[in-house]
Amino acid sequence: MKLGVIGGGAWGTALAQVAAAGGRETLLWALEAEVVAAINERHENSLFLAGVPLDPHIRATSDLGELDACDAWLVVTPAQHMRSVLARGPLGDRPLILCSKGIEEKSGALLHEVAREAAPNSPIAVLSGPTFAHEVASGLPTAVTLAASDSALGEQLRERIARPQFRIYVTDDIAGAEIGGAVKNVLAIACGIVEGKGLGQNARAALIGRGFAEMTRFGLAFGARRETLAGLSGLGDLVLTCSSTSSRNFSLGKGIGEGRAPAELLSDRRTVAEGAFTAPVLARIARERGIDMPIVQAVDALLTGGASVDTVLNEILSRPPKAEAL
Ligand SMILES: NC(=O)C1=CN([C@@H]2O[C@H](COP(=O)(O)OP(=O)(O)OC[C@H]3O[C@@H](n4cnc5c(N)ncnc54)[C@H](O)[C@@H]3O)[C@@H](O)[C@H]2O)C=CC1
Ligand SMILES: O=C(CO)COP(=O)(O)O
Repeated sequence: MKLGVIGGGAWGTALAQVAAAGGRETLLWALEAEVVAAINERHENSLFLAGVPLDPHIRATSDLGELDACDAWLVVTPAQHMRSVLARGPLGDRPLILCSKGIEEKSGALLHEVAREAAPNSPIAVLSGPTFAHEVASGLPTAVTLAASDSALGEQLRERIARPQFRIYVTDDIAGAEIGGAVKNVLAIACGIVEGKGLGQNARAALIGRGFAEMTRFGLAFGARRETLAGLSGLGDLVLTCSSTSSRNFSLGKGIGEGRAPAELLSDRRTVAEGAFTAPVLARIARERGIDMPIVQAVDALLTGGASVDTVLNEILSRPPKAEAL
């Protein structure tokens, strides 16, 4: 199975590295001409994944039409651009493996719903888990969830993509895999704020625990299964991104906690911190559906409502006591 990768950011490039392992030709579509040139000429993505030597079996292109030669696509654009990029591609009926993490802001759709509308004839799978791109691209081990409603497709993709260092667990819970990855980015911003504000390790762990309760409430309301939310794509990725400045979302939160303005931090960056786009739409859906998500609402208030960290913190800490159950 020849794999194409749509998106030449850090994660698309790392996935191309996995796909090319063992000498398998892999085609990567990138938006930026300089990324295409750097990969083809120097086997490096100096813009988004500098310092990692890439497999020479990866070839980059800026022509989406060339991806017609591939049997399946790993789709790795930022969540808000997935619909428009897919609309420009030669879709056909090839499987799409969605690897981005987010919710479409305008429509409130999960990414498999976006892909289903954009590519009605393509079977859809989702790949998600604790995967900092630079570690995966360097061959360090991790494990991920691959969700496909067609179990034969899930197995076929697992066989094609898995490596000893890239262990794949298969499920049919697409919504569960997507919701974990989308919600954890918002919670990572909150944990970064705790770090930047110097609130301590206890506060961060408490936030991970209560954040996971929010993720679970939201997931269950959308048909996700508890074991998926508690697995690699949910809790696994939540713990990773809430613990390290290697996470762009955590770093964004840290800057906010240190007193910098969210708009200034966001305008400075070339890389994507998906949580900043997911927070408003997630908060909106939670309000509409009556799902209690105080941490997500707090992040949204900071990012889009202009609230101060102290005000938001005060509100969170003065909530009435409640039972620990969901
Ligand atoms: N970096 C990581 O470690 C991981 C990232 N992801 C997810 O993968 C997705 C892509 O993130 P990264 O590869 O990290 O990106 P990145 O932050 O490294 O690079 C930004 C990407 O956005 C693209 N972009 C900017 N404007 C665009 C437009 N108008 N249309 C289409 N694309 C545009 C750029 O071409 C580039 O590929 C995100 O949803 C992210 O949450 C998932 C797992 C790990
Ligand atoms: O999703 C990721 C790791 O699994 C990457 O997290 P950030 O987007 O916060 O860097």
